[in-house]
Amino acid sequence: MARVAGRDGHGERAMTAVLECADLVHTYPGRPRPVLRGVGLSVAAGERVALVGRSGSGKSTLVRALLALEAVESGVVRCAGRPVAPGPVRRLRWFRRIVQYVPQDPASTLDPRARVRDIVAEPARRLRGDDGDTRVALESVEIPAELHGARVRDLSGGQAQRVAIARAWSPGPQLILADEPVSGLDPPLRARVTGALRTLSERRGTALLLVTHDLSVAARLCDRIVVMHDGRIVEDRDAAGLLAGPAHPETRALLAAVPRLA
Ligand SMILES: Nc1ncnc2c1ncn2[C@@H]1O[C@H](COP(=O)(O)OP(=O)(O)OP(=O)(O)O)[C@@H](O)[C@H]1O
Repeated sequence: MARVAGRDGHGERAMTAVLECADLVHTYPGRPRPVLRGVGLSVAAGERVALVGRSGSGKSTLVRALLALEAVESGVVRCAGRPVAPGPVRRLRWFRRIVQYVPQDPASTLDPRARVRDIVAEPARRLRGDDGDTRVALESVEIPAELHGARVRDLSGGQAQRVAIARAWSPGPQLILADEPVSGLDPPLRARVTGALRTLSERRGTALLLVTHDLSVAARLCDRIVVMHDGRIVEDRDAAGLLAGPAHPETRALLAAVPRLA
């Protein structure tokens, strides 16, 4: 059980975090300074949380630690109360059932020859031995039925991005962690991909942890915003409160870079 801020922003209440970390510290070999300097973060069931920060603030390193892809110097990551650390695939299967990942630029990480419906079904086949909610997932992200049998190489960038989101949702995870899911897309596609994430999250109450350097995406999609700066979390509040009255200079600087929200 972890104490995490209530979704409604009214103080703290006890609930089990789907994914949390405490006191994470990490220094890359040969680098003089740690990139994570005592990071603690918690995402409760059904919450949509944005992790924002400028380039180099440590977001991707934190994500890799949260996904048990990077062994950190010290600190702990827990999923549903159970410690998680990098290890053999079979030992992490329980964790991958709960937490799924949408990588940055999925179009380049999906096998271009694979068919859309197989790509989406693959995690569920591996983790559960069935096809998961492949059809519902593809419908929810607005991939038309005639494309379900198409090959990944025939998709546009925005379609591939939505397929990657459907793939993460299909096996029924409790949390989807998406790393810059709309970077590199033009504004109409950004809105579409953001909408797809929202639809899927609402459909099953799937929690989201969304990494972005764009506060406007965070504002549209998330109930809570966590600001990372220089390896630390400097602000962690309900989105509306943070946007209306940013407390930390780094949050103010990020807000100032988004004219429409400032
Ligand atoms: N494998 C690595 N080896 C050495 N240094 C690294 C490695 N990966 C990241 N870094 C450095 O750690 C710091 C934090 O990088 P990280 O990618 O975690 O930040 P970020 O906030 O995700 O940035 P971006 O938004 O550009 O992806 C940067 O200074 C980066 O150069």
